[in-house]
Amino acid sequence: MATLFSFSPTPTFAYLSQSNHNKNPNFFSSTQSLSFKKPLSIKCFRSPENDPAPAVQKFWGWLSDKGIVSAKSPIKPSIVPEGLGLVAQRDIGKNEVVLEVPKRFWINPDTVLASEIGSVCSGLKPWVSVALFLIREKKLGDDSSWKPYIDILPEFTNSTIFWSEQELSQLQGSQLLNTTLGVKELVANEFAKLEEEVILCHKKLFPFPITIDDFFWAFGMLRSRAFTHLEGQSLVLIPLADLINHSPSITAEDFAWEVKGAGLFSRELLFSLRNPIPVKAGDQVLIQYDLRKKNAELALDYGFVESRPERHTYTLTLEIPESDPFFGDKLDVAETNGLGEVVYFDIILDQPLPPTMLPYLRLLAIGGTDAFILESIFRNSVWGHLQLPFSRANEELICRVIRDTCKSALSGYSTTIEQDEKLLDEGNLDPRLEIAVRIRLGEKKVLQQVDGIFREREMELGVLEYYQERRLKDLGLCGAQGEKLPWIGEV
Ligand SMILES: C[S@@+](CC[C@H](N)C(=O)[O-])C[C@H]1O[C@@H](n2cnc3c(N)ncnc32)[C@H](O)[C@@H]1O
Repeated sequence: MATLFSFSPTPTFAYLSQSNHNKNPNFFSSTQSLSFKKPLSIKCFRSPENDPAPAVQKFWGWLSDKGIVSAKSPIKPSIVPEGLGLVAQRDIGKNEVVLEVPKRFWINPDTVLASEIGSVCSGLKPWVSVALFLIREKKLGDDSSWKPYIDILPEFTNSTIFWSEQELSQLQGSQLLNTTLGVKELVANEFAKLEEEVILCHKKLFPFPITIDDFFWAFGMLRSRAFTHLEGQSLVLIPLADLINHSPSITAEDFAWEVKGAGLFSRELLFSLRNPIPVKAGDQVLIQYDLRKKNAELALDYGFVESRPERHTYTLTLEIPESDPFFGDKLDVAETNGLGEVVYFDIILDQPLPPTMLPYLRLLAIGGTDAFILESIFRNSVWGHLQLPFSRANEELICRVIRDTCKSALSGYSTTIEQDEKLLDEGNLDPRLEIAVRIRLGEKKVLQQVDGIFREREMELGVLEYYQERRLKDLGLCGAQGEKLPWIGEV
């Protein structure tokens, strides 16, 4: 039965596969809630010897010279617990525009194509070309026209892609560990290709060494700061706008930003950012990055997590094995009902199972005397029948396999739920350890919840109503309590 289905991580590589259909930027979306007890310290992002204050001053001067900001601007970049952020210069009302950045100051694949390295970047994936551009501008130092912006970028974030092996070991057994390792491998492969096909053959354009660490830095910057799918742009860095930090307690659904025309007589586009809640002078303007992201995605993209239950998920991957004697019929039923050979079910803490999970599980578990339901005459009705328990053997099988899988997944973590809760209660954890503890605790709670659901089901197997009884009732061949009427033989 081990091949009936499997749990496995499902990384969503927003830039890597371009499979992110979210029309929102990779990070900022609308809104949401929960208290993140200990904000990260600025030491986490920029090396202590590099005081960011002068760099921030220069960045501000650069933006002023370009006319993007002025003394009247409602916000100013400042040092805040999350690194750098945007601080209100005066009281700012809800929905007031706090900044506008014209398209000519955005960094996107078009910026790269129009640059000195454009001719060698045309065949690259959009994120790879922007990553290479960022690295080159950083290496150019004083010769880069983007220097004031590059200088305010952090050296790293707390994203799991920047964690040491020892830090990653705190995620042992978790789906996030697999996802992180998968992403790192993809980035490393992408770098090897880029090095061979572009960097090493154009020494004049890249006269300095470019290492895999540089590439991870650029990837981490894009992952945590780039807006994706913004008005047809695959990914865009918007200097100044990318200093906005996330607040878990902002939960309004409307977007905090828009792209609009610069005015009646201008064809230029502007990125415009609004303040989602009233803010007092001196406080930080914050937005909600994305209400739909799971904690694992927040940890991988930005290096923070939330404790709200909706952020805690576990992805159950179910698959119709090719070795199943009814593979073709099962696949047909699944596809007719909008599913496929492999289905990823995101199970959310404290929420019911996804509605199609039980019918899909029952479909996977069909075999033996139940297989008649896969015959073509039932094709239009089979999915309806699978919405309810089909046979005791079928329901028993799915309970057993799911419970075994939960137990096996739970045994892969190095700590228990109680140990993790104690660590969090004691507080004062290193930010990365706190992320690891919250992630593994959330995953384990979801697994425990799933195990509990199927444990209860297992106890009800004797009283559940199955297909044959429903059928007899429909035909009026059994009593209201499901008992067979004495004159009815086998149906
Ligand atoms: C778009 S950047 C915001 C600017 C950033 N703080 C900086 O110093 O450049 C996103 C990064 O800011 C930090 N950040 C934003 N909101 C945060 C929060 N609520 N808690 C912890 N870190 C946060 C994370 O490092 C994240 O990867």
